[in-house]
This record gives sequence, C-alpha cells and structure tokens, in this order.
Amino acid sequence: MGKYILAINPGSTSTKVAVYKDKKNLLEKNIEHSSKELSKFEKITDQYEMRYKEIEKMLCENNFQLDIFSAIVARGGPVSVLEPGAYRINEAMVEKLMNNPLVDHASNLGGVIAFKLAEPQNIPAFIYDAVSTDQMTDIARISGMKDISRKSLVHALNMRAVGMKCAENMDKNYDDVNLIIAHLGGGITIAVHEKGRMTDLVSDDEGPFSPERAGRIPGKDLVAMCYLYDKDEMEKKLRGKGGLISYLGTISTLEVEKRIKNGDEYAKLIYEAMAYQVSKGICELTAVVKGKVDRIIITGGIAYSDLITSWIKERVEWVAPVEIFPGEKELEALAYGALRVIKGEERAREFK
Ligand SMILES: Nc1ncnc2c1ncn2[C@@H]1O[C@H](COP(=O)(O)OP(=O)(O)O)[C@@H](O)[C@H]1O
Ligand SMILES: CCCC(=O)OP(=O)(O)O
Repeated sequence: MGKYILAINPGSTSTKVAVYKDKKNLLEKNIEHSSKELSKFEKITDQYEMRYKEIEKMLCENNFQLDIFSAIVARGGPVSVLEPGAYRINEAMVEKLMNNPLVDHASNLGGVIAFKLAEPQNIPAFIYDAVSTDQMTDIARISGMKDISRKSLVHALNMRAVGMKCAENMDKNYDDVNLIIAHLGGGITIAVHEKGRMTDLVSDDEGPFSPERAGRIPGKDLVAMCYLYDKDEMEKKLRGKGGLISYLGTISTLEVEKRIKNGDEYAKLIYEAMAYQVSKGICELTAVVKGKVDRIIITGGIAYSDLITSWIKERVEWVAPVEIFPGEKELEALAYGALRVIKGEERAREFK
C-alpha cells in the first residue's frame, strides 16, 4: 500500500499545500493571501489560525481524512542554525518557532501547523531543508562589524531541489557543479551552490528588494530612521511593507506588470530596479567561486515573468548560461524528503 504524505509550504504571500501518494501528486493547491488580508495581522505568528483553517478546509473539501497520512511535512522556518535535510518536529521546535525564531517569517508557521495536525493522530511531522539551513564558510560569515555575524536565511528547499534538477539536466551531480541560484518570491534570496554546498548568499536584507521586503538599505539613513519609529514599525518597514509594496502599494507582480502595460513609467522604473538589484546580487556571488560558474538559475513565482527574467538575463548572461525554473519544486521536495525518511532511506535529525 502507498504512503500518503501531506506537504505544507507557507510563504509570505501564499500557503501551498499538496497531497502525495508515494511520488504521485494527488492534489495541489496554492492558497494566495492578498496584501489586504495579511495587513490585518500584527505579527506573522498571528496568521496561524487563518492558515491552519484554510488547510483544514482544503482537506475536507477534497475528502482527505488526517488519519490516512503516514507523515506531515512542512517548509522549515528560520528556527535556528540547521543542517540540510529532515528534522522531526517536537514541542521544543514549536515553542521556538512561535516565540523565538531567528526572524519572523511565514515559514515558521509550517512546522507549527504540521505538528498541530499530526500530533492528535500520532503521525510523525517533519520540516525539511529549512530556511535557516546554514553551510556558509567562515570567511562568508564576517560582516564588517564584530558584533554582527552574517546569517544564512535562504530559500534552501527550492534552491537545492532546482539545483539538483539543473545538474541532472547537465548530466552531472549537484556536488560537482557551481551554480548561482536566485529565488524570486515574496522574498528574494540568492545563493552560490559551490559543489553541493551553499557556501555564501545574498540574504533578503543584504541585496535586492522584493515584493514585500526592503533589501539592502543605506546604513546611515537606516540608523537615523530608527529614531523616528519604534522597533515593530521599523521591522515592518523592512519586512512586510518594504520593496514593491512601499513604492507601488502592491505585492502582486502581476498587478505591477498590468500597470506597466498600461504605460505606467514609475511602475516600470521600480520593477526594473528590482531586476537590476537581483542582477547585482548574482554578480556579487561570482567572486566566491572566482568566476567559475556553470549555470545561473532564476526560480520562484516571479520567474514566470518574461519581463523580469529578460531584464536579469541581459545583465548576467555574460557570466554563465542562464536557466529559468519558474515557480518552485518545494512541495515535491518536501514530500519526497518525508517519503525517504519514513522508508528509512534518510535519517531525520532531532531538534534540541
Ligand atoms: N505569472 C507570473 N508573472 C509574474 N509574477 C508572478 C507570476 N505568478 C506569480 N507571480 C508573483 O510571484 C510572487 C510569489 O512568488 P512565490 O514564489 O509563490 O512566493 P512566496 O513563496 O514567497 O509566497 C508574487 O509576487 C506573485 O505576484
Ligand atoms: C528568508 C528567506 C525565505 C523567504 O524569503 O521566503 P518567502 O519568499 O516565501 O517569503
């Protein structure tokens, strides 16, 4: 008999859910959350009940009872510095995800929701390739200020999955190639995958702005601004109300593209600036591997946009061939990871 897996992926603008029977995708749903809906919540953890109920409703509408699942697996939030792969969700992890994660991010809700669904049924719950997967080298951790160490917060799950796919298409192993992967979603991160390890990255506050994040902001102006707003307001300006939404009032790139088609020059300037900053982030990482880059990959929801990807391509394709993997393979990567764990092919780590 096949094993049923429930995979849950909360992103900043959506909650994606899938049901797999072994490697077969039986159902997949992308529940999108509008800027208006999300603005009702003070903190991301406050969105727990809303997202939990949407998942419950989706399962109920499609006649999936919880007791059929052999495992529930979620995108891992920035809970603490982690290795790639699977971690079993326990009370300690749920506590940390809700009350003291490395950053407030939608993916923190994944582990919490998975645990709450799984525990009453006695089903194992896992996170896989968490956002805080950390393979940075020592030299990459140096920030320039002794008090602050650079952190690895990155779209590890999708990047590693598309990185492996790209290597396979090249008839090579992921461990034998150098890739620079830019994930363009509600948040944007870029990482260099150096022979199978994410040795350095441009995180979502170190480089390009994104639909809802400010990215790198000139430090002196940022310090001055901290005297005008309280901590929560400042954090919201950087994450949630920064980037496209601060200039154009929307996190929807589809809406921005509609405005550009209708001749909105200001929308075009801002949107092209986002692509320009992504290109700079990609080129910054070429130094890590001394220019030896086999492929540049553009992935994530915004990679569906020909406009954005063509702007990036024209600035970076002198480095290496550019491949586009629109959307993400996160639900599949989650389900396949959990399947390997429950079949005993891979070991899940304990979270302490
Ligand atoms: N066909 C498309 N063209 C341009 N942008 C798109 C398209 N489809 C989705 N997007 C944009 O992708 C972003 C969401 O990407 P996604 O990877 O799903 O993000 P997250 O996981 O952070 O919620 C949104 O800004 C959305 O407007
Ligand atoms: C912090 C890196 C992960 C991230 O930004 O994810 P979303 O794009 O889903 O918000």
